[in-house]
Amino acid sequence: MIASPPRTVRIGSRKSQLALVQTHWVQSELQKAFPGHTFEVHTMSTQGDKILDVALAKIGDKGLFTKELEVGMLNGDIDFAVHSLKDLPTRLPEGLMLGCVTEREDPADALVVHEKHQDKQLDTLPEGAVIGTSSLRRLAQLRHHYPHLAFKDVRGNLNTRLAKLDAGEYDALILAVAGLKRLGMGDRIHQNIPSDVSLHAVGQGALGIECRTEDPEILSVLKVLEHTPTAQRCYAERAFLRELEGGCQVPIGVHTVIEGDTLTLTGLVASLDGQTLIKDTVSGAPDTAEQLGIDLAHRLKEQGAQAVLDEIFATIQRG
Ligand SMILES: NCc1[nH]cc(CCC(=O)O)c1CC(=O)O
Repeated sequence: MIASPPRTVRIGSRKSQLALVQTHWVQSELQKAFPGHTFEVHTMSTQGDKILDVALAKIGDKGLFTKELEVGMLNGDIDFAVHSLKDLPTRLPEGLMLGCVTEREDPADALVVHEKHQDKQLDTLPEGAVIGTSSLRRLAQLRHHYPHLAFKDVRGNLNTRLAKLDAGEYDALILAVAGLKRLGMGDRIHQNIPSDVSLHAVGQGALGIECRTEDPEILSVLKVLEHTPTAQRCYAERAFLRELEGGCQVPIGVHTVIEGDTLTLTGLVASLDGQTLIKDTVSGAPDTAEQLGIDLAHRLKEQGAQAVLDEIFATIQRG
């Protein structure tokens, strides 16, 4: 038998600090598992990294943070790409697939406050306090529960956002717990936002590794990093979002748990003004995750979710 030759595997990544932390973790785990291969990181800028002065909701989300990496895979310049799963569209280009979902960090959102509000929580922030978020999902849910707060868009990487907060442009920010922890800034988390106040984004806190459909060797390499319970939860979440035809820039939130042999998926569609929240829950076997997501989407549509989404798409296009 002839041993397969050592192969150099090229990993694609965005250049942001968070993307690099995540990609270097994948690189080192795979290097340990496959000492005969060499894993190299190749960075690329995506559209989402370049356009920093326009609200995300207005640019849309069709692969804003992923397209250049996908072209790289299809060209053969890179072998796979590491993404924050929540930035990966639910429909992938022909020839590419979601090859691996890694173990999830805490998927919740976090409240990060200006130092003058150290003694406050979401419930006790004063009337008119300015909350920075670029996510319509966070905006709609927080507006619903805290109509006396003011909301303002914020863009840029984590350090830029935190600098704007500390400079007094905002009273507080809503950021993902996972991103803060991965960048060693867990000490800035002032409050974990409970799921009854705000459901998190689909795929939040997990990494999604995308690869070519016709590359079984790479796929088998990636599978060593797969975390089955996270993957099942995220397949349910992604099927729900796909069925609703929403991307990460629509007010759709989820929550999932696996207890014993049961996967429970809660999902929500919200109107931008926070007036209408349509929310429901389904449960079933974890290996039927995709069907659970589809079923929940249909239930929410029966309860009026489509009209809420149509109104949002119309508003964003007018904006
Ligand atoms: N949309 C930006 C983005 N994409 C992934 C994360 C980090 C959290 C994660 O891995 O889900 C963030 C930052 C944020 O939402 O605060």
